[in-house]
Amino acid sequence: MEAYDELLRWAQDRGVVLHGIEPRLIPEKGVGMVATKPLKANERVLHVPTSALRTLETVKPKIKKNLPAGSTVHALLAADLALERPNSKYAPWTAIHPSRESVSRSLPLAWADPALHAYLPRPARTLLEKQQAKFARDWSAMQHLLSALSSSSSSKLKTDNNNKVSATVTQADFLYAWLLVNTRTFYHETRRTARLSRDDRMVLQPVADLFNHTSGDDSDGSDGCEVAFTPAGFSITADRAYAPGEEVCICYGRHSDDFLLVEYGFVLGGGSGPGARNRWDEVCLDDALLLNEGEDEYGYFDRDQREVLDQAGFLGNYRLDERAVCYRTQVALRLLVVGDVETWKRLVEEGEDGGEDVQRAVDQLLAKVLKRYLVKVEAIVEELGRTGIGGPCQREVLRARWKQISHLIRQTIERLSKV
Ligand SMILES: C[S@@+](CC[C@H](N)C(=O)[O-])C[C@H]1O[C@@H](n2cnc3c(N)ncnc32)[C@H](O)[C@@H]1O
Repeated sequence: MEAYDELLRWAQDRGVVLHGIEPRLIPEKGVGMVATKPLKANERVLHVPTSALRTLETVKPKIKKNLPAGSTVHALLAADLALERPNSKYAPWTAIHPSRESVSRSLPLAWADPALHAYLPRPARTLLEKQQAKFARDWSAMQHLLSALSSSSSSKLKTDNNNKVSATVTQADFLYAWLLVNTRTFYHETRRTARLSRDDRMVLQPVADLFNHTSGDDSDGSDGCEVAFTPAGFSITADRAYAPGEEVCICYGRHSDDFLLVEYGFVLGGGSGPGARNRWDEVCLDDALLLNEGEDEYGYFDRDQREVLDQAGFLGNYRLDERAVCYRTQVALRLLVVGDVETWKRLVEEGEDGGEDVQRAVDQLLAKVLKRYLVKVEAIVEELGRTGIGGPCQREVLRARWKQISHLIRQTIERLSKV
């Protein structure tokens, strides 16, 4: 634990106050925060003063000046990290970061074999494509910065043993820094960041970035510890009582496991025990309802029905969670049940469900759709057990994800059989 002791001393020097918690290794999560004494609900467990934050303002002027105008905060922070000297003032903090190997093993953007991306569920693939585009743009900004630095002889951003300037950052170096920023930043709204896009209002918080994620608890409705920001800094407050030895988590947001997998490199339902279930998880049904199937070219809807759905704003983005199937799915399935487009439009406009018989037929059709999709989902689980693509951890996390999907679908089929 030497590195953690060193980090705590370093944090204390910067005014970071930990109360009743400390970092510890947690199986399958890297480091996390654990209660060292009984904690009461609403007790403040961490305070990080504004002076200890790494924001757009703390990025080295040389980096700010040479990154192209309009570069994202994400790019600025990642460039700052990638160009950091090993003996920088942040060294005790960077020393506890997950290794490059563990980052590239867990985060799909860095997976060595992109062939495995084809096994991501559709929402995860869509998110990954957005991430790839963001990274490509930020990497191109970084290359601009590197060429500006190498042509400026006075650059002292990074010096080697002979004190020679070296601003060499490979794409892999930058990807590592970029993913550290992606997985460790907090939402930070200030007068300055309020002008930026929401997902670029980022701040790095040494020590606070050691909290792992929980989706909270249904029994008391808690959402993990509360994270609050004032001009004085960030404070994290216990959402409930904790016993010594218990992990203390925050909630990164009400995210599905597809989102957690792409943005953070894990799925919640993968393990067992408290906090393993993701109460915000959901399954996308677009592949179940809309995918071309060969014999029925347009999935369940023919070309005209797709057009009707599209015009009414109900084509795609169909979801289910452990409580219900979404309204969009219900509306779309009603078109198949009712048949007549005008009757369906009237129901949609008036927010009517068409009565008990229609609802029963919708439920029966949904059960049929889900049973058919379940066969596909289970084939993917099975294939992931057989294939040699990618590494075992990556296949395992994908398998865990598809098993969750299978579980949620089964649960829904069972619920529908009881109505
Ligand atoms: C903000 S950091 C939290 C500290 C991190 N565990 C560490 O070792 O530095 C976010 C990363 O922690 C891991 N993580 C957070 N919550 C997790 C959870 N509930 N299960 C598994 N891994 C988790 C993921 O690797 C994620 O990208």
